[in-house]
Amino acid sequence: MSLNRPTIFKPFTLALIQLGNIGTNKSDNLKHAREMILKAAEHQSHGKKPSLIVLPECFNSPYGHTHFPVYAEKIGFTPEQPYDIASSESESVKMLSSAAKDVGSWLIGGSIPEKGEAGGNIYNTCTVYNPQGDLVAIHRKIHLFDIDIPGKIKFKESETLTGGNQLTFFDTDFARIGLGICYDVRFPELAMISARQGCHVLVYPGAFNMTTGPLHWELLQRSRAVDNQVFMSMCSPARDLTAGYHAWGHSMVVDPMGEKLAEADDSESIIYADIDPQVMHNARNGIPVTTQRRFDVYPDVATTKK
Ligand SMILES: O=C(O)CCC(=O)C(=O)O
Repeated sequence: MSLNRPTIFKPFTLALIQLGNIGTNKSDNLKHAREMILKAAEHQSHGKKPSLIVLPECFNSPYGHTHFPVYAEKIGFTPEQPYDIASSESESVKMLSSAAKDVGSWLIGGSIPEKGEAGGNIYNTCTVYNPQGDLVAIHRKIHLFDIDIPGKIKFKESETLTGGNQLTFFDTDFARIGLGICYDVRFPELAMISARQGCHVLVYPGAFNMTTGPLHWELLQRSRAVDNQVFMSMCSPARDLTAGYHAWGHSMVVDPMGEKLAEADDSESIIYADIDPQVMHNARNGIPVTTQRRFDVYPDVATTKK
């Protein structure tokens, strides 16, 4: 893999929507998500609205492997070809596209269960829209959330989902943004390769739980940020104790020094962070790990060597 470093990194405002009221009625979920996108875009920082708005993992359906097949939609995106929204079979894609266009901001549409092209595969998929409402990228969750902590939590996404097999980033007119979904954050390789591909900001829609959330949610984000000297953020649904899955919440944005710029509590809210490229430059100049790596000592991770 060759390094493909972008030059554009400008200050911008990032908005994370910690969406609540995600129930069993998909139309209601979509309607509410749209209202919250419009609300997020009303915020002004330095006289400007947020350039990038983010929704959480699984925002259009309850979270759980039995729900994925029921709510899955066909998207049919291929990076090589322009995507025709008008003929999309996905009502979620249509809503997200029109919301991005209406607010005129970039939009990371959390994730939705996606019906694959063939073989009945279902993916946990994040879609990305530019301010014109074009669908420009998708990320299929690579690492499936299969865990079993006896007496605490057992979850097996692989019972109904298939893992994606591609790293995804996209370029805007203000930064290069790398994507992951939730459990992907536990795999430092993914964030490291995204950073070495020139991503300035990593955005992972996620939905940690009441066992691993308090222990690892913040730790993992601050670790990925400091490891790679990038901005790192994860956007969760709000906690709903009447739902089958209790999300930890605490959507968060962390800077390249590991400082928290913004954090939600567990209720529905929108948080904002001003992303200042100078913080990344200062971190990299002051602690120059990006130029001090010893790939001669660990050549097995050197395929994207600087
Ligand atoms: O890694 C964890 O502890 C939680 C992951 C998760 O909830 C997910 O991948 O959806």
